[in-house]
Amino acid sequence: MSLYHETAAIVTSPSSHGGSLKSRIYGNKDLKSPPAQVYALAFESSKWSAVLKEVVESSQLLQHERKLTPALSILLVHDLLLAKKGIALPASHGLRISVEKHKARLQSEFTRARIRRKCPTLEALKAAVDAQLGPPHPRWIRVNSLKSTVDGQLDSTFKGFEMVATVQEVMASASTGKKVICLDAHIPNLIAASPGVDFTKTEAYQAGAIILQDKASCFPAYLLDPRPEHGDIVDACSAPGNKTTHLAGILHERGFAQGQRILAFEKDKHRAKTLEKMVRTAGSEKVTVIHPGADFLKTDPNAPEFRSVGALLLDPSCSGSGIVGRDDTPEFHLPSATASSSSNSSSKSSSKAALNGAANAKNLKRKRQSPPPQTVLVDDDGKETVVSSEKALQARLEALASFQLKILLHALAFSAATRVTYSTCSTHAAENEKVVRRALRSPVARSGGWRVLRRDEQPRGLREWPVRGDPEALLNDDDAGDRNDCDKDEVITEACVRADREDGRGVMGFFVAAFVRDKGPHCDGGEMDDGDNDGPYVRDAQGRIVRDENGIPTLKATGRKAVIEVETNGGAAVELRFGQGEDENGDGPFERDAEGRIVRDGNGIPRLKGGRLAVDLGSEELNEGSSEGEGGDEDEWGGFDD
Ligand SMILES: C[S@@+](CC[C@H](N)C(=O)[O-])C[C@H]1O[C@@H](n2cnc3c(N)ncnc32)[C@H](O)[C@@H]1O
Repeated sequence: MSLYHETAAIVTSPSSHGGSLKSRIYGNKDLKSPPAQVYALAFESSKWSAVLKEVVESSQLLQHERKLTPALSILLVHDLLLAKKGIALPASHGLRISVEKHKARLQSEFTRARIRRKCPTLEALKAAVDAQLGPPHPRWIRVNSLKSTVDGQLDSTFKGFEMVATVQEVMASASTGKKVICLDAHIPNLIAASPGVDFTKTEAYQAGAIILQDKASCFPAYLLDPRPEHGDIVDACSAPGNKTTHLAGILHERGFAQGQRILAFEKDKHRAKTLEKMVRTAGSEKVTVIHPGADFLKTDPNAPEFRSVGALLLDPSCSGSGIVGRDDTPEFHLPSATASSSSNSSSKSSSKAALNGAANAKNLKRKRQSPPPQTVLVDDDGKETVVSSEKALQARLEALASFQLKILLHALAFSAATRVTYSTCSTHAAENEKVVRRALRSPVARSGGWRVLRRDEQPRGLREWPVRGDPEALLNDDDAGDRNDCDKDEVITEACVRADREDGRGVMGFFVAAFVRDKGPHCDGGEMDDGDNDGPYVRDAQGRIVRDENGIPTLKATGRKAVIEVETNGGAAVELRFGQGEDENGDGPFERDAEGRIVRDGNGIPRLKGGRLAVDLGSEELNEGSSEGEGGDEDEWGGFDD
């Protein structure tokens, strides 16, 4: 079968059968033609098909050439009019002859289609056709600080590129053909270069000095902000390794602490090989311990080997709905085999009319027989799931969200950790803001003293990044529940960082949020864990908190009952039982400064509202008002579904 027949079969098969255009072509083992050639022809012809449909119909090609199918006519006319080398068939081939003999007529109909679109030149028409695809994305290049510097790269790889001030100018260079770059304003060591420039053949790329990584995908490691004092850093879902190597680059610039390592987990053995290769190429193999084929969920957060894990980056599998290039193939418009030259006169009035032109009887019949519309969800790690209804889509998202929540809560259980980032390349709130809030409301987060890293606390670039969480996402959510000042919806929304692939900033769709816990009383009023990592209270042999007949636990540190004793103005101590600390503002019993931080005296003792000092504070449960949920155990949270 010729290139044209094989491509025609692909562009006319329902896109729901087999995923994206790329995966359908590259995954088709029966293809005789080179997949790259089939893909280029399918993509380019689809892009031009609205114009070519007009040309084929106006020239009445299908009426003259009965053996041509509508799909073949578009593919052949595309190559005849637009491909540098014309139709890729021998000159004597019947298909080629059947189209070439109408060349003059086709050419003049093509010119008319261009003029109808008010494009003075072919170049202008090409730009208009490209514009249908949306703004071209820049090439994002992260300079790997383990191997190079931005200055070094400007003098080598980017020599000859013109420096411009904004990403928008870089994107605009697609239509001028100029090679330009700009230094990113938010992420250090990141460069945006003209769309379409291929860096994979450069020495810098092959040596690991530069890494092709979308700007948004650089957010998590930058937001995690790993430091020497964090000890070991876990990358829980690592392959192919963009973020693992980014973590290494950041720590290299800051100086690794003695013995500090990056622990990279990857469940899929095959993908772990790609990770190993990337880590080696980036020059970070000495500081990275790869766990190939290891399921992060099976790790024991309290195991001695993880005692010094201070920060974790979580970038779990997701629906991948934010990835650029997925489902971006333009629709393939088929010409009508019965359209007459005169019946086309109405469609000549606008390109839109051509897009929406009446389908022929064959098309109508096919439509009537076609199965209900389906969507193929292709996870970011390549797994495909066919969903044929809105209900099925919601069910799939809920399953992903359950897995994402489970893995996030697992990370929050690492006893020495004080910082965790959670990210997806999904645009769905179910996988993003909702997972963050469900995590914040979990016993694990509450007993552990976790809260979101507020926008004002984030590294400068992300503090200034304008695209934040979706405020609608948390409205009418079943998980609304109770709240304290650390997880108010407005605070969560502002803390969440989003990237929108269609807003002209040249990034992929992405989401990230960070969780932190501070030393000292938490939002729930609890103290950080002590040396045993099992909280501040005396526990029995089964690990349950020991309480008196009133349900009041005893503090390990003092051996005294964990009550709040407050100094009243009169000097007499007053006892405050658990759950009595909340006030009408719902932000706990302590005085707070303008930034919402708890005000303390010189000894770190928090000040109660009204100016009194809170002494012997040790309540994990100030805001809980009951003895339930003390364990913060995952089993109690339940409902997980991987
Ligand atoms: C979104 S990709 C990670 C991309 C990677 N962080 C990067 O920036 O290059 C998710 C990865 O997590 C892996 N994964 C999923 N569940 C896992 C688990 N329980 N433990 C370890 N890896 C897991 C998948 O195999 C996949 O390679």
